[in-house]
Parts: sequence; structure tokens; C-alpha cells
Amino acid sequence: MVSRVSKKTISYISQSVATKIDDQLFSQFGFKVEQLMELAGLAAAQAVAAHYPKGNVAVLCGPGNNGGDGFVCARHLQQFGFSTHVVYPKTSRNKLMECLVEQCQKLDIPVTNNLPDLKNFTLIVDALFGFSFKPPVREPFDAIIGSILQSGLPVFSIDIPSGWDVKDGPPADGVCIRPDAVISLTLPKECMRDWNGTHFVGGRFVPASLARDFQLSLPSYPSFDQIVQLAD
Ligand SMILES: NC(=O)C1=CN([C@@H]2O[C@H](COP(=O)(O)OP(=O)(O)OC[C@H]3O[C@@H](n4cnc5c(N)ncnc54)[C@H](O)[C@@H]3O)[C@@H](O)[C@H]2O)[C@H](O)CC1
Ligand SMILES: [K+]
Repeated sequence: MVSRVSKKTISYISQSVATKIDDQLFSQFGFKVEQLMELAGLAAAQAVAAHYPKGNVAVLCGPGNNGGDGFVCARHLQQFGFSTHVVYPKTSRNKLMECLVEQCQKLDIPVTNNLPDLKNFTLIVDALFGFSFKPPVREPFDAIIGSILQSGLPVFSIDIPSGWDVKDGPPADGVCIRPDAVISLTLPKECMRDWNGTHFVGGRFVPASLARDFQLSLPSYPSFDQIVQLAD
């Protein structure tokens, strides 16, 4: 059972604060992106495993670090006994992403540019875009999101439902993910203020001094838990 934390006790942060926190974690606190991505992806996998029965999961991975979280999540879900398939429409030439692809392939997790036939899947994990998304969705992602909406499958979004404006949330008429559940990393972004669906928080790595500097109210994680679930 994942511990509950009231949404009223934690901060909601802007795109620029989220970016500055990341920059400080790397430049002032000695972290490598791989370390934070591994913790973020593991937290996402734990939230999926807590909320859904084992099944056949298609993990949509975008070209940035949100996509990186998705690769890590797919790998951990496979270890947890889920069957996972990564959809990676736009290959990044950066070394970290190449290693993440190889790690999944060596675990016999298929990594394809295109969507597989979704009729045999039970869940979609959305790791297309996170807090650096700038609307509107550009191709080929618009068609992919359209297919996901048509599939009717439940979607679990990592950090931000893809296609949502990081501040203002879902576009009135644009293509975007309509999630069943979300995990916010570090803290929820502003677009999540009015979200009343299932909402986890993970990313238990922010040093207390950084939280003080940014006046962040972080969730109080119990014991050695890596995720909490928000309640009213
Ligand atoms: N401290 C933390 O919480 C950590 C969070 N992590 C994850 O990192 C993402 C943010 O990653 P970033 O690389 O900055 O950007 P994104 O992955 O959000 O997306 C950028 C990527 O997407 C392309 N893009 C942007 N807008 C569009 C568009 N309209 N259409 C198509 N493509 C678009 C852009 O070109 C980039 O390539 C955060 O959300 C967390 O998930 C870290 O893993 C660790 C620390
Ligand atoms: K996402």
C-alpha cells in the first residue's frame, strides 16, 4: 500500500523552477543525470506496479530525459514481471539514450520506432515529453498520441501528461494524452493543480538545503519508500 500525503502540504512548481532545480542538482550537488533518471524511472515503475495488475505495457519514449525515465521504467517493469515494449519514435544520438536502448534490448524488450498493434496491450506508459515540452505537439508524435487516444487503453504519464502545457495543462483543441494516472517527479508541476485523478509523487533525491533555497515543500516519504500518493 502506497502511503498517502495531502496535496495541500506540498509545492507545485513552474517549468523554470523545475529546470533550475535540475541544473543545481547537476552543477552544485554533484549528481549525474543517469543517477536521477534511474531513481525517477524506478519510482515510476513502482507506481505502475502499485496501481495496475501485471500485464502487457507499451512504454512511449520521447527524445529527452522524460523518454530516458521511460526506458528505465520499462526495464524495471520487466524485472517486476510485466511484459514491456518500448516505442521510440525519434532516436536521440546521445550516448546515454543509446545505452538505455541497449539495456532494454539486452533484456529482450522490443524497442521499435512505430507503435505495435495495441490490441494485445493492457497499459500505455507515457514518457514522450516532460517539463521541457513546448506546445503544439510536432510530428510524428501527434499521430502517435492520436492512436493512443483511439486505443482506449489506460495511460500512466511520467511527470507530465504529454501534450499538456507545463503551466496551463491540456490544450483546448490540441492533441494530448488524457491519463488515467500520473507520477510527478520531485514535485508536481503547475499544470497538475486541478488534476483529481490518481497522482503519485517520486524522485526522492532533493537535498534539504536545495529545498530550503527554493522554498520547496517536499512530500514526507515514510521509511524507505520511493513514492507517495497524493490525497485531498
Ligand atoms: N529532477 C527531476 O525531477 C528529474 C527529471 N527528469 C526527467 O527529465 C524531464 C525533462 O527532460 P528534458 O530533456 O528537459 O525534456 P523533455 O524530455 O521534457 O522533452 C524535451 C524533448 O522533447 C522535444 N520537444 C519539446 N517540445 C516538443 C513538441 N512540441 N513536439 C515535439 N517534440 C518536442 C524536445 O526537442 C526535446 O528533445 C522531466 O520531465 C523528467 O521526466 C530526469 O530524468 C532526472 C531528474
Ligand atoms: K510524459
